[in-house]
Amino acid sequence: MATQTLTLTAPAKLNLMLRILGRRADGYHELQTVFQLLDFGDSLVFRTSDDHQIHLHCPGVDVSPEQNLVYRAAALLRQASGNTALGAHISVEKRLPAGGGIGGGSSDAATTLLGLNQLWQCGFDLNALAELGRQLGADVPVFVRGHSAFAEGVGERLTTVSIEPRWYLVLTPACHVSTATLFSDPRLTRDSAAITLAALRDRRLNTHWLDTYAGNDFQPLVEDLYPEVRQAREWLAQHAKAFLTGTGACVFAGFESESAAQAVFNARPEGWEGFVAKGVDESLAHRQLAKFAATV
Ligand SMILES: C[C@](O)(CO)[C@H](O)COP(=O)(O)OP(=O)(O)OC[C@H]1O[C@@H](n2ccc(N)nc2=O)[C@H](O)[C@@H]1O
Ligand SMILES: Nc1ncnc2c1ncn2[C@@H]1O[C@H](COP(=O)(O)OP(=O)(O)OP(=O)(O)O)[C@@H](O)[C@H]1O
Repeated sequence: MATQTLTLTAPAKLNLMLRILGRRADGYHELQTVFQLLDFGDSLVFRTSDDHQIHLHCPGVDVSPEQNLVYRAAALLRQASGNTALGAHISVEKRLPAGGGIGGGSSDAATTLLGLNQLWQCGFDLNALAELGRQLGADVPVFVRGHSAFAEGVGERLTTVSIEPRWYLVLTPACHVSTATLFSDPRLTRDSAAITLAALRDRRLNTHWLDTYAGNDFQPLVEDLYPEVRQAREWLAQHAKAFLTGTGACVFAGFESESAAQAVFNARPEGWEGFVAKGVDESLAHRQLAKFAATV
């Protein structure tokens, strides 16, 4: 196989609303959430390798290479393909903080499945890749499918939605929240009412819909445990409606224009980190993949 190079963006996501409906017998939680993809993310470069090994360069992630979700996704895909001779060099430039609730690790994993499925010519369709992704984490399938979505079940039942485009200011407080620890905290509220499908109507979520259903059941608990998250969200709330994403630590607010989001970002207290990005219905990785596939 000739050596090929493919560069993909692993986009961030925001949970524009998140309700926890209950806990299943296996400990996992039933929830409802809206995944908004952003036009900002990590950058992954894939190259085929003849030595049958998976080589990973991913500075800035606090786990061993073998535990890195990129490596695990590559190994899982290779195993599913049945071809142990496949090899790759993967280089990751992290822009999304780990444990931030913006899906950095999950998006990297999904993008690896998409990228290597193309380079290795495995021929899996999106359903098969999403099923593999599910084994790596609840948030991986939405990135595999690559479209903004309303999610139910444990996060795997996805309904594609179209979300009124907005610009988001995301603040990334410097603390790492463990998703598993939060889900197992006895203080977590687990009895929110479900949104009915009728509320989704034509599957177009406009600002009115988002204003009606916004909110995140993790927010009170996370803010009690991590005062810096409350501080960031309360600061942002002086300028616009502000919420926690996922299990945090990131908080965000939506704006009608890039300049409005940027103006608030520029006014943030010294030393605070974050970024401004546009909400998009379609993942950048899918667009890049389609372009690449058209050239080979
Ligand atoms: C909170 C969200 O970020 C919303 O997007 C996701 O539901 C979490 O997705 P994720 O980070 O991919 O989570 P996973 O890596 O699959 O699971 C981490 C841990 O969170 C708990 N977990 C996760 C998802 C879910 N619906 N119920 C759970 O109870 C489980 O204890 C699990 O061991
Ligand atoms: N490539 C990777 N990038 C980031 N984190 C990784 C990666 N591989 C493994 N991890 C581990 O996975 C954990 C969770 O990563 P991730 O960024 O997906 O969580 P998150 O930001 O809380 O998002 P969410 O819970 O919304 O999926 C991190 O704490 C990190 O130790």
